[in-house]
Amino acid sequence: VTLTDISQLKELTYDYIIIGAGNAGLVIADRLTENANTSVLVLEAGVSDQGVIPVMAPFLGPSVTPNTPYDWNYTIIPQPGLDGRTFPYPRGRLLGGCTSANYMIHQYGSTDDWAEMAKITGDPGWQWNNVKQYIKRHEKFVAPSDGHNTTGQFIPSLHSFTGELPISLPINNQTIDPRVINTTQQLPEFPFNEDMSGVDGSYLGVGWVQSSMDAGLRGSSSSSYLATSNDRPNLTVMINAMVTKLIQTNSTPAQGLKAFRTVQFADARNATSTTRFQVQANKDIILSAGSIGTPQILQLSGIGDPADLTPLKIPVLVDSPLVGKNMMDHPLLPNIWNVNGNDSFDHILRNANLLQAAISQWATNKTGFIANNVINNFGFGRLNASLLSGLTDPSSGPDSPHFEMIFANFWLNPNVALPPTGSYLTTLTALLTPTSRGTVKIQSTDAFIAPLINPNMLDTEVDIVIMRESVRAIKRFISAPAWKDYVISPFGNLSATADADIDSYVRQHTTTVFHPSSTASMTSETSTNGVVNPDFTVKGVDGLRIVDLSVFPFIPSCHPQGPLYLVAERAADIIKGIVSTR
Ligand SMILES: Cc1cc2nc3c(=O)[nH]c(=O)nc-3n(C[C@H](O)[C@H](O)[C@H](O)COP(=O)(O)OP(=O)(O)OC[C@H]3O[C@@H](n4cnc5c(N)ncnc54)[C@H](O)[C@@H]3O)c2cc1C
Repeated sequence: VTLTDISQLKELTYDYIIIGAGNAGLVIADRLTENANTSVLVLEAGVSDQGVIPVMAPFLGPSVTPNTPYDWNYTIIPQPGLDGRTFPYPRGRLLGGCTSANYMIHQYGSTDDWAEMAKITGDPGWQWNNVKQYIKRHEKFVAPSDGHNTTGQFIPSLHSFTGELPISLPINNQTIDPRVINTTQQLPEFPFNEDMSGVDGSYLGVGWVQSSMDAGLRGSSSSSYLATSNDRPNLTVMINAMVTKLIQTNSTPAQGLKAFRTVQFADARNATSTTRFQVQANKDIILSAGSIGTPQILQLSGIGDPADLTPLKIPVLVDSPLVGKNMMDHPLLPNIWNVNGNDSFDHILRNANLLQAAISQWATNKTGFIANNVINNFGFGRLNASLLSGLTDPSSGPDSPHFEMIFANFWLNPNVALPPTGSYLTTLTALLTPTSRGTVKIQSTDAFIAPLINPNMLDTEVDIVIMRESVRAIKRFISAPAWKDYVISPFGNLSATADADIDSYVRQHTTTVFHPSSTASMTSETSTNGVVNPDFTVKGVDGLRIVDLSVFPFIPSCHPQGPLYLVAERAADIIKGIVSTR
């Protein structure tokens, strides 16, 4: 059941309290309440996702954020590596969390990345050969709603058709699709890859996007996992509940650890009220507030780096210096081209009547381009070793990409509005192996005041080298015969060719793919160089686990919702005690 107000809450004690009804939180809630004897409360600061058209309609996903009631509306601090620029930093603030606000691209990461995770955590259970079993209960592959023949667009034998989250291929309606696919036949550097999910170990090459959607509707952790579990009497989800801190209980100190089993929260709709409420967990609190919310709540609770807490006069209850450190994100560069004709979506997107007609068509029968994701094709590549000479290869192995290429049939620049005239092709490139590290740090004891967020993008030489070479790679891609009669010219200083000029173009225009991670990173049980243990318990603490993207020791070199869904599935087994981490 989903409650909207504290007055509806009947019990104040639950076996588990999950903080954040997002990507990971709702997987854990669903799996734990499969046992009718286990009671779970989920506290979510945001609002409901029900009936919100931009959330439901796949193509409207980019309008769910920024600067909306469904977004935390964060802004990052000025970035030295990006010419001192700052920009919005979207995070979903509604049921489903970021899965209700994201661009729905679904992959599982490379075998090398999972091997690296197993190595860092000392838990062989993170090897891909083991993790991939969770696809069966996670994924429900569905035919695209236009009913087109999908032969050659994915490998059915790799996928599951019986899990929770609907995954689908694009509807064949973007005019650039054949040009992208033809390029893979014309340029050997960019081979076609028949299945871009990574289930078979690698997604290097170019191919069709798999998205979390079904029949013209977004698939989120709310529309899938929560929809399955919401009627269970042992699950209570409360929205509008802003967790303000965890309180040390010390009631069941195991091995001398401090226990945190009390959650304090406030009415999220009233930031100025000083009224606070408390609930208790019999077993564990599970923090799933995401890579920004999780370190913020830990720091507010006195779990963090003394250097961050002491200036705010927060008593240091657990000295955990890595809380809010080690932040990683994928920098994203929208490379834009002027193109011929009216086949791009731009003329529809700048005409309110045409756009409204398309939305009405979607509302009536879930067809048209609004029923599809914004992206149909993408690709992944590595730099030649010679381009990395003198630098350490930051990838986790030869099957892992350094950069991504995303093809959009319109002006897709999250921070710059569509110009009043012109047709555009956007070839976004993203750095997938960032070595720069940032921070999340509270600046107030008031939970309603956003923390200082510093992804510290492009702080290292290898990061800028890979971004530079991704620009060169995308230019080679667009030089294929497939684009000759379509692309007119690079937009703005995408025309740069010298290293220094490309670098300055990169620093001027790079933004985020919205993938902050690793701010409460998992390391082996004996390591102090992290925040959580392989069983998701917080080091030095009893009664508290973290399950969200913040625990990844490093950012996966792909779109992260898929890896996180699998991590959350395995975390649920670990919490239930079905699976051991040794
Ligand atoms: C615009 C956008 C586009 C993206 N596109 C893609 C994509 O195409 N493919 C992909 O794989 N990934 C994409 N991502 C990233 C991906 O969705 C996220 O990395 C992932 O879903 C994060 O999951 P999480 O469980 O860590 O956090 P979230 O899903 O963010 O869940 C955290 C939840 O905790 C709640 N919360 C936070 N603080 C508190 C508090 N104090 N009290 C109570 N509740 C709280 C939040 O409101 C939220 O519901 C995108 C993200 C964004 C924002």
